[in-house]
Amino acid sequence: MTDLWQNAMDHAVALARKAGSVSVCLSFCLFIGEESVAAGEPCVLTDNPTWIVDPVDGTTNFVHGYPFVAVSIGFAVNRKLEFGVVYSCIEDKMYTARKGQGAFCNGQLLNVSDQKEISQSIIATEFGSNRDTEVVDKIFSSMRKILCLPIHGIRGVGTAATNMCLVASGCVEAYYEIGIHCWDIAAGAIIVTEAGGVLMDVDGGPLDLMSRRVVAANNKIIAERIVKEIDAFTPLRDDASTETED
Ligand SMILES: O=P(O)(O)O[C@H]1[C@H](O)[C@@H](O)[C@H](O)[C@@H](O)[C@@H]1O
Ligand SMILES: [Mg+2]
Repeated sequence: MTDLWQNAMDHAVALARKAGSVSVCLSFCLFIGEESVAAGEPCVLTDNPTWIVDPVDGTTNFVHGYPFVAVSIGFAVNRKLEFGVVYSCIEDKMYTARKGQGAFCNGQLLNVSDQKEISQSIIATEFGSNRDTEVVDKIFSSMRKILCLPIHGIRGVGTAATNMCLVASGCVEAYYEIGIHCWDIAAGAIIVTEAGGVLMDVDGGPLDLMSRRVVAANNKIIAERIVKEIDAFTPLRDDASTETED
C-alpha cells in the first residue's frame, strides 16, 4: 500500500531542497526558515531578496496523521512579497501567486468570497500552541465574541498557510491568528492579496510580517469587523533578537 505520509514528506523535502539549491545559486539571497531559526540562524527581514520557508506547516497535524500539512515558500524583495507557493501535500493542491499576476490553485484562478455580511461568513482561526492561561483566555474570548456576532461558523485546519489559501479560495471569508511566525504566513499573504483579499494587523493597522499577528480577509469590511472583536496580545516578535538599523 502507498505510504501517504512518506509521499507527502518526500514532496516537502524535494520542494525545500529545490528552494535551498536556488538560494545557493543566487548567493545574494537570504533565508529565513523555521528550522534554520530554531538552529540559531538570524530571523531578520532586510531589503535583500529573502526566502521565507516553512517546510512543514501543520507539524502537529503531521505527527498525528491529521490530513492537512503544507509546504510554505515565500520570497520577499525590499521587504515586500514577490511570490508565494503553498503546497497542501495530502490534498495535492499547489497554490501559487506572483505579484500582479493573480493567485492559482493547480492552475485555476482563485478569487476571494464577495461576502460583505459578517453574519453570513465563516471565519478561520486556530487555538495556537501557547498554553499560558492568559493567552488561552484571550483566544477563547475572541472566538466567543466573533462566534456570537453571530457568524455561520469557525473553522481551522491546523496550518496557517492552508487557512490563508482557504481565504484566497473563497471557502472562508477570513482567517486571523496571534502567535504564528513569518514563515507560516509569508507565502499565504501574497496568495490572499493576489486573489483579491486584504491583510492587516489584529489592531487594524498594516500587516507586519515579523509581529506574529495576522488578519487575512476577503475584504476590508469583514477584516475590520473581526478586528473589533479580537482581544489582541503581543507575542515576542520574530526579529526580536536580530533587529537591525536598516
Ligand atoms: O506547524 P507549525 O509550522 O509549527 O505552524 C503552526 C503552529 O504551530 C500552530 O500553533 C498554529 O496554530 C498554526 O496556524 C501554524 O501553522
Ligand atoms: Mg508553520
